Amino acid sequence: MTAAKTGKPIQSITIVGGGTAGWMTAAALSRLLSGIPGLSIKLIESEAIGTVGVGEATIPQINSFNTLLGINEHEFVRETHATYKLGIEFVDWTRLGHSYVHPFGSFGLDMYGIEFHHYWHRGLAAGDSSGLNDYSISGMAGKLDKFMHPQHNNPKSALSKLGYAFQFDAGLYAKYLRRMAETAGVERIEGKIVHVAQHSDTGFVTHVKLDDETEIGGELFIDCTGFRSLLLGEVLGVGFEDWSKWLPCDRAVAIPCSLGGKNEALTRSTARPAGWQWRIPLQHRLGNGHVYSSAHMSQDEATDLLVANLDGAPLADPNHLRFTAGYRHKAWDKNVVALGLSAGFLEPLESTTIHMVQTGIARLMTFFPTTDFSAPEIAHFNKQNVQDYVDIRDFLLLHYTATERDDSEFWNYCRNLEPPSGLADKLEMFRSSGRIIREHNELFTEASWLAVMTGQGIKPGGWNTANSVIDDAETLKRLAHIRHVVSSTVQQMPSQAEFLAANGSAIAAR
Ligand SMILES: Cc1cc2nc3c(=O)[nH]c(=O)nc-3n(C[C@H](O)[C@H](O)[C@H](O)COP(=O)(O)OP(=O)(O)OC[C@H]3O[C@@H](n4cnc5c(N)ncnc54)[C@H](O)[C@@H]3O)c2cc1C
Repeated sequence: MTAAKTGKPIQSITIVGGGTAGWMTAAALSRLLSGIPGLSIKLIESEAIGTVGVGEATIPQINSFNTLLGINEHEFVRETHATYKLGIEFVDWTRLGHSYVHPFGSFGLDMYGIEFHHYWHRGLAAGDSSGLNDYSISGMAGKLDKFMHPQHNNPKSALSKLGYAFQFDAGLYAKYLRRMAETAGVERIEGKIVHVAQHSDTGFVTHVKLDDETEIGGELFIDCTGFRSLLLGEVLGVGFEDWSKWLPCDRAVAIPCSLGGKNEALTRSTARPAGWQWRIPLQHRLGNGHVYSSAHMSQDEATDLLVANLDGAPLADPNHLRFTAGYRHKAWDKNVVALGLSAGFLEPLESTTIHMVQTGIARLMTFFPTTDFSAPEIAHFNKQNVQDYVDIRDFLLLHYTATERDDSEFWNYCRNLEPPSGLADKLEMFRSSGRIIREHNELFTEASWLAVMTGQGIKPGGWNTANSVIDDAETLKRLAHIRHVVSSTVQQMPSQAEFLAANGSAIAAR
């Protein structure tokens, strides 16, 4: 019998960067790799450089990350001043004056093995006039700012269909994770990296040098340096795939403000003439930002538009950010793995970037290297990573291309974009038969595609006629019953404020 070819275990990991990505990585690796004897994990960050300081809305998958880290949800919510998020409300995206919700969780009830929306579409043709959100427990509760936990182990309950995520203060989140990571033994080093040294033969990074001359080595380096991509982009020279042609927004301005306006357990995205504005309710303030295309709007115009549309008083000066949509061709090269903005960025329309950090960490665990750094495994890691970006890009593009808006040059550009093949296939299938195709375990579910295709005004070409096991009259009766169950369940749910107070996770009366 021959021994498995596994190489030597990694003994030292150096994480470069202490933004959300750096501390998520530190907290996760210190817990998940605690079984490797003698493993040292260091994190270098520079207060002088700082972090992007935005990134406050998440998607439900963050619950798996928190569970993996053994995080107590109520403590986490309190410490990060978080609120519960049940979906995203899109205002003025389809046309001015129109809005819809992309809720988490799922819609209605699948029957006889056929997805719910085929019954809904049939019902509409038979005279029903209900909206899709009437069948979503998350969507309805989100609009009314209500919350309670889902009951996944009770499939008969409408609450089994509820999905939720969080909206939190990015700075407090990084601090919370930092405490966890340091308690688990991660060593934090303050300093600015001024030089990165490589092995003369292999090109592997051997150590980094700080501005005080300290040298820090490592066998595995995690690049969490944000948009700069110091190790992967600058030192290893890994190229960037520029997707601005698909996603032309390349700037953002962010301004937090005091609480105000209507309480909803939803992130709101309002389309503007050259981009869109986010509104993220936290317990103590609102996070706001305006994402825009600099080819279509100046920084001053974008800032004025944001300031004019705040629901409360500004709490800080505008934070201006620049970015390019796209990704690094390889997120892992030699002994450097990039996580977070250093690996790529697609605008935060569906709150996917923190999720990409989480996915990167999970994927790193799956392909965790030994000192051999196996090339086929690294290639696989990179292939899967690129596919994630493609999937997310297509979903984001759906919002931009399926619009009736023709009131600005920006919207005319977006409306006329030729969809890439994956998105084109999905649109064609839905337009011809009402079917939704989801491949290779892509991030967004059928329910998400249904919500946004419907919300953006795409009409299904029909429905799956295998649902004719019940007739039209019975279909209408069942649809009415589902709506009744959803709305009566939502009526009985506590308000978000009551839920937070009852669980000791409120920071103050809201
Ligand atoms: C406008 C905008 C809105 C966003 N909204 C959302 C959202 O709602 N939801 C979501 O999921 N994501 C969102 N994101 C993404 C989210 O902000 C990032 O995914 C997240 O903050 C991770 O950033 P990061 O840690 O990769 O980079 P950064 O926060 O930039 O951190 C970089 C770190 O590297 C360090 N560093 C850099 N160079 C050096 C050096 N030479 N020496 C030492 N240290 C160095 C810095 O000090 C810092 O600690 C948004 C992003 C933008 C731009």
